[in-house]
Amino acid sequence: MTRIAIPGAAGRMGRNLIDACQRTEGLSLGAATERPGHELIGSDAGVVAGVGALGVLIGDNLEAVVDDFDVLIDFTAPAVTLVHLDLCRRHGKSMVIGTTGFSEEQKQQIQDAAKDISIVFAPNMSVGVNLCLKLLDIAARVLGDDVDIEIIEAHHRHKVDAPSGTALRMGEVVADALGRDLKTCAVYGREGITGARDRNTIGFETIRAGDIVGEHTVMFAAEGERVEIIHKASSRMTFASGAVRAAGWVSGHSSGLYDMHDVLGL
Ligand SMILES: NC(=O)C1=CN([C@@H]2O[C@H](COP(=O)(O)OP(=O)(O)OC[C@H]3O[C@@H](n4cnc5c(N)ncnc54)[C@H](O)[C@@H]3O)[C@@H](O)[C@H]2O)C=CC1
Ligand SMILES: O=C(O)C1=N[C@H](C(=O)O)C[C@H](O)C1
Repeated sequence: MTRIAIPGAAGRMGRNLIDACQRTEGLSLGAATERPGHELIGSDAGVVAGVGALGVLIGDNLEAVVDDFDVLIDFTAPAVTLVHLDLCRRHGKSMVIGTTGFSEEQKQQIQDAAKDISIVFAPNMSVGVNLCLKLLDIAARVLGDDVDIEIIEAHHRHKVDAPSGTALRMGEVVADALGRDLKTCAVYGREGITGARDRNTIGFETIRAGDIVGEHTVMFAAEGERVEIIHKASSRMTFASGAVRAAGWVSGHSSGLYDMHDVLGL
């Protein structure tokens, strides 16, 4: 049995992760935490997630429950995830990291820790999005430099990072396929007298509204035709199911940095 720790247990993803974890054979919830001062500290994690009591109370100190888990699934916030990364590295625990919004320096810290522990790190754990990443590589290679490429993403009003981690990964896949560097060819939103479009750029547009779970469209637009690759998530359970699958997978792997393509065998 692989024992899972879920920080951010009362969050949008935390509740779905607890649900997915207790439904998955071979996994059990070993620990759950929330930020110090959170109103649900001391509550049963299963009750908070709506799946009935699991006998695991939400704590505020991960170090205190370090002997109760083998794999930590982290969907919180960059600074919080990095504190957990340090703890997991010191105690030899595997990690699944779904948090987005890391800086380049913060991503380097995750890469460094993967010398000592096994980590699955992906901005989107859904099978559909990871399939789309494959399709995007093919589309970019076929359509090449003859199209304008725009990436449009929409998420709920509470999301704090933009563009989404998924949109950025989609941009990286397309840029790599075309031999471009996303750092120099990305254009984030447009306003005013922008001039005509430069075909070598990759544009990003962000929508934040209501309760949208997560939608991504990549447009390859030529004169006379347009190809769009679209993914729409209608439930967070699609991310949670992927994350618990990754947790089962990573517990059997030696140190290293992996992504969902490794987990799914894509
Ligand atoms: N990779 C993927 O498939 C997906 C990634 N995400 C990412 O996951 C992250 C979280 O998203 P949501 O669940 O929507 O956010 P949320 O804000 O609902 O949940 C985060 C939770 O972390 C808790 N937290 C803060 N500090 C903490 C601490 N020190 N210890 C323990 N818990 C702490 C917060 O109180 C909150 O409950 C975001 O970065 C989001 O972009 C979200 C969905 C899918
Ligand atoms: O914050 C979210 O909700 C999501 N974040 C991820 C991202 O930034 O790509 C994945 C998903 O789209 C939901």
